[in-house]
Amino acid sequence: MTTEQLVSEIRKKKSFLCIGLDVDLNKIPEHLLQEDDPIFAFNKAIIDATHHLCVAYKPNTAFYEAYGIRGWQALQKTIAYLNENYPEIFTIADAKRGDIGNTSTMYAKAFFEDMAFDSVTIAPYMGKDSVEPFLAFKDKHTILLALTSNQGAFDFQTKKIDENELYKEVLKVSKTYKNAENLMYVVGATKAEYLAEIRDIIPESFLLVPGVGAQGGNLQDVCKYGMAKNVGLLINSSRGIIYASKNSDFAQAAALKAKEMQIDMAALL
Ligand SMILES: O=C(O)c1cc(=O)[nH]c(=O)n1[C@@H]1O[C@H](COP(=O)(O)O)[C@@H](O)[C@H]1O
Repeated sequence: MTTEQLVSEIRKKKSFLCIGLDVDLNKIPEHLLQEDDPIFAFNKAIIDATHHLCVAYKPNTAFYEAYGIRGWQALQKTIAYLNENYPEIFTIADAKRGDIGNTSTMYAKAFFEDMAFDSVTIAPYMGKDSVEPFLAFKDKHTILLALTSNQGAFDFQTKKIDENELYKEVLKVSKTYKNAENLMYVVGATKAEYLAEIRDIIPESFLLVPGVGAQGGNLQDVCKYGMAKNVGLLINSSRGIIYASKNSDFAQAAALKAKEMQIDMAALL
């Protein structure tokens, strides 16, 4: 999917919501555990109930890898279901990969070719030759971790090297990579006060912003400092939406939570 298609979908739905499909078998309604594939059954119900309220879904691969081959199959079925039924939805494989060049190429093939995700999250630590293999894929997006939502972000990301904090170096240096137009960045909603300076460096790039809801980030603050002319924001909520209820009404409860966020977003556009 192109960035222009994503922006047009945001304008049409008046939503820049990304729903995180972080499925934990201990948290889903018990009746689904009788299904052949409980993870896919859960995802399908959530997607069918919420697709008109969001523009993106982000399965975090950890939640699938934890269940071995069954988990990986559920992930494949989920992305195939999205691509077949809701091609207008932007899909994010939250895998946080990145390795030497030839290995990165194989990761890119796994997520962009085999599973046909629109984007994948990547750790920038190994630098240019670990990121550029992902950028080589046309109309696919590489979402680089810049300033993450967790407390550990202060261990390295905000430390100065020469003049700049490390996360600013990530933004500045990655802009010089080949096919840099395919870059997006992760900035945690818990770090909204950093967004104005981030926008000085990358005025138009899309930001994936996790950390609202369960982690305490605030939608209004993120938009105040982070919204760009092309909106430029995908705000993710995982637990706050998908675990709104553990009963048979779980999908409707998720849709209600998503609707609340969509209404707040429409007011900010
Ligand atoms: O890359 C991410 O998506 C990510 C980056 C970050 O800085 N913080 C962060 O929480 N995430 C992911 O975003 C999701 C947040 O989930 P909730 O806190 O349940 O909304 C999880 O899948 C995290 O792994």
